[in-house]
Amino acid sequence: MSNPNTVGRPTPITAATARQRPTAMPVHKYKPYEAVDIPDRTWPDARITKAPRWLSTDLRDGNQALIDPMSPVRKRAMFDLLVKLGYKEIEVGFPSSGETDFGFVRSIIEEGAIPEDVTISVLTQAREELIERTVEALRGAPRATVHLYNATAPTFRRVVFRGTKEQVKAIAVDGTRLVMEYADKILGDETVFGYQYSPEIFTDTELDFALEVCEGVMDVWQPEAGREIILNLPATVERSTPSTHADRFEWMSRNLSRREDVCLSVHPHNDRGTAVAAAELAIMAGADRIEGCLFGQGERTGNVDLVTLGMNLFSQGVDPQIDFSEIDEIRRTAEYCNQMEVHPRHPYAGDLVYTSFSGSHQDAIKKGFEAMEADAAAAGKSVDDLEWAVPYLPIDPKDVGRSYEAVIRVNSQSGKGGIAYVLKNDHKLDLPRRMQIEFSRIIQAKTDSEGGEITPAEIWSVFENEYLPTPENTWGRITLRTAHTSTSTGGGDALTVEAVVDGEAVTLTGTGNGPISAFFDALAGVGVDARLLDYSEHTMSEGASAQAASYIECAIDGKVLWGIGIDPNTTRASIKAVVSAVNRAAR
Ligand SMILES: CC(=O)SCCNC(=O)CCNC(=O)[C@H](O)C(C)(C)COP(=O)(O)OP(=O)(O)OC[C@H]1O[C@@H](n2cnc3c(N)ncnc32)[C@H](O)[C@@H]1OP(=O)(O)O
Ligand SMILES: CC(C)C(=O)C(=O)O
Repeated sequence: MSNPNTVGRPTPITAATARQRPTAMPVHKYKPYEAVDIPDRTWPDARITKAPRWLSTDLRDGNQALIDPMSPVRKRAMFDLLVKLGYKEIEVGFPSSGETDFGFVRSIIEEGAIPEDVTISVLTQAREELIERTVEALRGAPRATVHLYNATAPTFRRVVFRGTKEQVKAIAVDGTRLVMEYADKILGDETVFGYQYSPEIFTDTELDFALEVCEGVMDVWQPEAGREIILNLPATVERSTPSTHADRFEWMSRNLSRREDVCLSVHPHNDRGTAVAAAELAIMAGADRIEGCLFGQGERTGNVDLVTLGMNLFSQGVDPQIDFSEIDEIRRTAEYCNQMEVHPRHPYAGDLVYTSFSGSHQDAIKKGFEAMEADAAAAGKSVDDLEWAVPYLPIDPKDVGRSYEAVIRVNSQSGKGGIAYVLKNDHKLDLPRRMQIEFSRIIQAKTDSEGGEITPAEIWSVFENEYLPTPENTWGRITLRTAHTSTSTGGGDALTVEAVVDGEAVTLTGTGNGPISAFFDALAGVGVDARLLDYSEHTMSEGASAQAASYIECAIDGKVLWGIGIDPNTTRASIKAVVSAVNRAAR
């Protein structure tokens, strides 16, 4: 990921460099993917109504993609995380690769770290010495699966194995037989033993040949009730649209024999950036199980992202069977294990994914929160019991352990709604609409001149400085002293206020049809020509010591502007609001 401190300026395109550019990309080097002849496909109408089986391959496929593969300590942290989240099938390594993976598998078995309901799995090539070593690593495991693979696609048959279809099929079939023999010899009855086969590069393999190899493998394993086989069809390199991938799955699912004893598994990589869609559509097309990694860790552009897939289900009201309620803890652990940062725009887990900077989004979010609160109050329910309906937020950030603080952040793209949200959320001030507009212009001037983000603390400091005189922050013509008296008579209100006006202590007196108009009358006595345009107030908290906030829009000496007053006494809050406006007018 780019480090913002080192993101440089692009190389300028000059007339000379522009001339050196090719006029076209070398498209002749590539060919389109093949469509599948399955006009009666059913997957487009399918709905995903329950979680698939999940297998995490963070410790195998994810690990083999790291610059610095996980140490035993990092592997263990990942394993414990996966168990804690609820993954029941975990590929824990490639034991024949070397001591680190072999030793790790031994350690979790010998230390009893594998819960009863978790099955570990290990990958091997179809080579006898590797198979023996792989099965040896599993000695004493309560439940384990050996996962055998060989590439079946034409280029691999020609280039890697330099063999015919029959020979490549034989690698899979003979390998399966060897796995069974070594499992019998080494594991005996001590382990509930399972088997998985992957025709690697399924995406480029002719469908009828992939089927033929899988059938050959099944003829050896002999799946039946209580003895399933996992057939995992990997998009080792993602090659087509997710729809074609789904067609291929529907074709395999329809044509495989012994289908009820086959667990059909999908293993997408993300070369075209559509791995999540490929996995979801494969499930719609009949797959039962998904293999992937947390946050899409994996070779090249990654394995399919298990967090996004699980959260996609959650956001549709389907229980993913995985606990994502502390998403930042999951992210931190994965970052530690992989020594790789999760992108700030990662769906559901990125730093910025619940944050809006732009004005219209912030406005809608603020209104959405308010509407949910109003709906909950009207229904006599808690907000948490309502269907989530806040615009621009696909899920409630609270459900993954995020606070609402980061939901709205303010910069030059923001409008009044976002700023008002911050004041309401952090300071319980519910500014009237025209005052929001007035204050947002003040903030906009600051963000335009200084650039960057303005934090909630800075927004508050600007607000205080603009509207709320404090002992440290006195400005304007009028400073209120503590005393005021207000008496109501049949004919209206009489008001007396102790204040300092233009540096002199004075007693202001006035009458009117309410305390605010009485105060305007008193101000006229010291030469302030003020007229009330709008007024609103609200309490800021509950209880006897509750503060009230008053907002007053006035025309003062030809200027229209707002003031605010905060005080436990509502009359005094209004007087303060008028003083705030008068002082702003005099600035
Ligand atoms: C798509 C995937 O992610 S598949 C998983 C890939 N992961 C890994 O490879 C990680 C762990 N692997 C390793 O540490 C090493 O590859 C080892 C230790 C297992 C084997 O190492 P080596 O013996 O040096 O073999 P190497 O890795 O170079 O494999 C190449 C040989 O295996 C053969 N081979 C490759 N895949 C397979 C397979 N699935 N089944 C049988 N043979 C295979 C190749 O044809 C080649 O044979 P050749 O030497 O006769 O031409
Ligand atoms: C071994 C298989 C499942 C694999 O990792 C892949 O093809 O990507």
